[in-house]
This record gives sequence, C-alpha cells and structure tokens, in this order.
Amino acid sequence: MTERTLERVLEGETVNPPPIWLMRQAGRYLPEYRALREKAGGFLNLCYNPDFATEVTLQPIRRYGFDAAILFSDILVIPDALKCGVRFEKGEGPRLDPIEADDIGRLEARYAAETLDPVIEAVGRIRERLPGETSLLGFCGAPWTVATYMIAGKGTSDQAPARLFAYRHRSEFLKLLDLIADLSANYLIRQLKAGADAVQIFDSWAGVLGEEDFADFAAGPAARIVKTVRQAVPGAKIIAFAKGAGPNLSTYRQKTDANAIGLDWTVPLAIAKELQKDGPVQGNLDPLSLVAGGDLMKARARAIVEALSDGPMIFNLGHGITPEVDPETVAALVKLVRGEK
Ligand SMILES: Cc1c2[nH]c(c1CCC(=O)O)Cc1[nH]c(c(CCC(=O)O)c1C)Cc1[nH]c(c(CCC(=O)O)c1C)Cc1[nH]c(c(C)c1CCC(=O)O)C2
Repeated sequence: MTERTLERVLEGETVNPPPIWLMRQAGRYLPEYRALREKAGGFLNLCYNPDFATEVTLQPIRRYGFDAAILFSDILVIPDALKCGVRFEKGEGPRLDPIEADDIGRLEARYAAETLDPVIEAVGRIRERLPGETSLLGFCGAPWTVATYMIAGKGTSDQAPARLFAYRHRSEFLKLLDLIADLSANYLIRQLKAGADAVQIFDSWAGVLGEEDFADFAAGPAARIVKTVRQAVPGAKIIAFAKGAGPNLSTYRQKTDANAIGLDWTVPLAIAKELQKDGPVQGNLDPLSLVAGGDLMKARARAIVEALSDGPMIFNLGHGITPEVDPETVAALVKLVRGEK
C-alpha cells in the first residue's frame, strides 16, 4: 500500500491535511527557474535536457515540500514530435506551423517518438531523486487543447480557428483528435513505466466547447486516453482537468473514469462538494488570488479547505500559477493548507 498522500486520495481516501501541489509550480515566479532558463538558452532546451528538466522539477519541491512534483515539460512536445515547428519566443506564447485539413492524413508518418526520449529519461531521474513521500506526476495535453494550438499555430483567446475548422472538417478533425489521443496515451504509458506515480490530462480550452462538441472533443478523447493507459498499466491513477467545463463536469467524470477531476476557480464550492460525492476533486484557488496575496488569498484558500476536506481532495489552483506571484505567498499558502503556524 502506498503511503504517499496524493496517491491515497486518488484511491478515494480522505486525507487531512489534504495533499497540495500547484499547476505550473516550476516556472517563472521562481528566481532559480529564471536563472536556469537563461543558462539553457530557451524553453525547449530545458524540456529536452534531462539534467535541466530534473533540476527544474525538483526546485519547487526543495522550496515548499509539495506533496507532488510535476514533470517539467510541455503539452506541445507531442506536436513537436509531429514536426509542427514548435517554438517558444520570449515574451510571446508558443508558435507552430499551422496544419490544414489535407495534412491530417499524413501527420502520423511524421511522428518521431524518439523526440520524447529525453523527457522519459528525466522521469526516471526525477523519481530517483524525489523524497519517498513525494508523488511524481506525469502529464499530457488533452487532444482538444493540443489541436487548438496545431490549427491556429498559436494560442488564441477563444479558439475560433479550431472551432471553425472542426465545424468545416468534422471527420478530419475527429481523426486528428484520435491521433493525438493515441500518441498521448503512449506517451503517458512511457512516463508511468519510467517512474511517474500518476498522470494528469490538461484540457485548458475545454470551456469554449458547446455541449455536443464537449462530448466529442473533450470527454470522448480523454476517455480514450484513460482506457488505453489502463490497458497497458492496470490501475494507473489519472487526474483529468477540463478547465471551464462547468455543467459538463459530472458527465466528464463519468465518461472519462478518471480517478480525480480538476476544478477551475469558477466552480462554486457547493457544486465542488456535490462532485466530490462521486470521487476525488482537485482545485480550485484562483491563481490571481496568489498575486493579490495577504488576507484575500488566505480567506479564499481556507474556504476551499473547509468546504472540501471532509472528502477526498487535492489542494491546487484552478489553473497555472503566474509569473508575478511572490514565492513567499506560495510558502504562506502551503502552511495554511497544512494547518501550520
Ligand atoms: C496550454 C498549455 C501549455 N503548456 C501546458 C498547458 C496546459 C496547462 C495550462 O493551460 O497552463 C502545460 C505545462 N506547461 C509547463 C508545465 C510544467 C509543469 C508544471 O510546473 O506544471 C505544464 C504542465 C511548463 C511551461 N510551459 C511554458 C512555460 C513558460 C516558458 C518560459 O519559461 O518562458 C512553462 C514554465 C510555455 C507555454 N506552454 C504553453 C503555453 C500557452 C505557454 C506560454 C504561456 C506562458 O508563457 O506561461 C502550452
């Protein structure tokens, strides 16, 4: 039986105080991350160098002793392995060479699985170096979110290019989602076999989808990933995070059969409590409350712990931490969640 708190919660146990980790916990708010990024000379160099990726993953664990480390990588390594020309320019978001409907049939032949070898190597090294009580999380992007970047070639505010593409070329689009789902499932299987204790699927753009599209583009592909992963790794523990899924969250849990669902900060705590009756939940502090800090942050964090800690919960943000956050505020949050003075 595992003693690690995050894994116990994923098995349905209520643990007090709840385990805590933060999405994007390794990142630009940490001076030690910024220094290493400078040295590596680019974000993808960090991701594909096992020494750098290991070091960056461990940085927030040393500082805060989070209950889980999350592998340092990015969801766009899958399109990168598909030779979509992924690049990260400073001060801009990611850029890719946009794909057209005609490209989709030819994508799979371009896939270079070995692109991901250094990431898998990092997973093994990280697990060896982590304290025994700390879980290691692997992750991938959900097919819908990854596809939005592949189609637009960049992030957009409402994913209009991908939504329109899906309306115009539905069958090709569904093929694209299946392809990303299968490559992502294999990627997660490799991470789990290399030492990841659980994995998270990030669907950051699920919130722009209408009912039918949510079922076909978000819930369906996530369910496909979960099923494929569990066939290869029986009992694999999986967190599914569909940001902005709101009223779709209950069916998302049922359809995906994930061990836990992630909640963003717009999910009311009364609804989070209802969702928790069906299984573990993770979330859901507004990342901006960490920027505001002080009593506001404490009150909001306390409300989440009070509402959800009599059931299985993992404390987290409702989305990734932002660069403006003062590292001391994160220390204060961890203390508060753990009930330490
Ligand atoms: C949509 C998405 C991406 N990447 C990711 C998502 C899903 C979650 C989310 O919505 O935040 C996931 C991700 N990206 C990163 C991680 C590492 C692990 C962690 O600490 O959580 C994880 C889990 C590192 C990163 N990924 C990125 C950075 C910043 C790179 C830098 O140092 O400049 C980090 C630390 C770059 C990235 N990568 C991506 C974008 C849109 C950007 C630019 C935005 C930004 O600059 O914050 C794609």
